[in-house]
Amino acid sequence: MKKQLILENGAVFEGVGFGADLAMSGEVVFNTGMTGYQEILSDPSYCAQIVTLTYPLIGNYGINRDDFESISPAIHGLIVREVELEPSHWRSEESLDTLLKAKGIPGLSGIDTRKLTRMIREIGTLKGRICSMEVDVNQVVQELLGMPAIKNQVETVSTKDPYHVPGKGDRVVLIDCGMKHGILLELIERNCDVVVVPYHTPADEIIRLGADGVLVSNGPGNPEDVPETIETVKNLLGEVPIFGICLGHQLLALASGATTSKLRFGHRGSNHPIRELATGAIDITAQNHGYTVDADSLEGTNLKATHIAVNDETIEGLAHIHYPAFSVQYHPEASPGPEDANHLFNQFMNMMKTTQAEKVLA
Ligand SMILES: NC(=O)CC[C@H](N)C(=O)O
Repeated sequence: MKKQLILENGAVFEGVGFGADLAMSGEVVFNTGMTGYQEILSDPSYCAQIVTLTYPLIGNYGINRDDFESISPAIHGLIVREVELEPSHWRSEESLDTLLKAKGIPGLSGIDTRKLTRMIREIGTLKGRICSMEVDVNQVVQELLGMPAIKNQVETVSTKDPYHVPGKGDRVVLIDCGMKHGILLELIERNCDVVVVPYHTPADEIIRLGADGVLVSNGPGNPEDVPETIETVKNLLGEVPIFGICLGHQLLALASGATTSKLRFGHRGSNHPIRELATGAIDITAQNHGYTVDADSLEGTNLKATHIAVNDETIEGLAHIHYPAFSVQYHPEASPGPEDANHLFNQFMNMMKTTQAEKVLA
């Protein structure tokens, strides 16, 4: 069935619908990864966004539950050049089309994804709607222009109740702002005793849980929209080792008095080089973010930049000068993408050990 993508600047892309037969709006962003469509569409950080994949053939290896980063995808649409309706892979359980139908997410294929991506790169991310051919385009444009920014994405995707994933090692309290399963798996692999808690859990509750360390997860939306988590991180600083990933990194910055702002079109892909400032070492990293920590806002805070993006020199890593706390804007768990930065989980484990040893000596 013919469907279209209408953008707030009046641009229209006509294509063929797949997935759910629904009209949905969202911020249109692009991801340049050549593989990993399952992890991308199920990453809760994309909540309420319409994701364009620049790799032209999507769906060819189907869908399997193990590669999912959350139980239910929170994206508002998927845009591809060509969708494969008959996947072929030994792990495939169903097709992308069937999954999107079941999850109520519209897909749009057959559009010029390069043209759309170039437009977003030039203008910045745009609000858009995937809808039928029957609508009045001008009216949809007006509705998109008047659409208020969504502010409750973290609440939508965070766990409603705490849960325990037992392990024999250190107790890590994982603040779930829209956590990718890959992060939990990295902690499980290191034998951590994990308690996953909702984004609004106060610091004293986390201390009461006996946290040896706190991991603040990735998550959707503007980091300024979760003052509860910023307050929690502020109160945890110096009390317990902290590791922030992506949104968690931005929240560590805000909790320390730095500021964040929105990038024109963000970083979303699996091949973003970052430089460690202390050594000059480069890691190729998976990224998915639209906001960044403002470099000039670090002055006067107790944070220092540890990593920067090679492409645009934005801040990619932070460390606290006095307390055991550090964070990265990229995804050390990959899922999908290169595993160059996986060592950061070991750094977190070592930080917990060192803090415990210091406590014994004190
Ligand atoms: N993956 C993430 O955690 C993204 C963080 C934040 N929502 C951003 O877009 O910048």
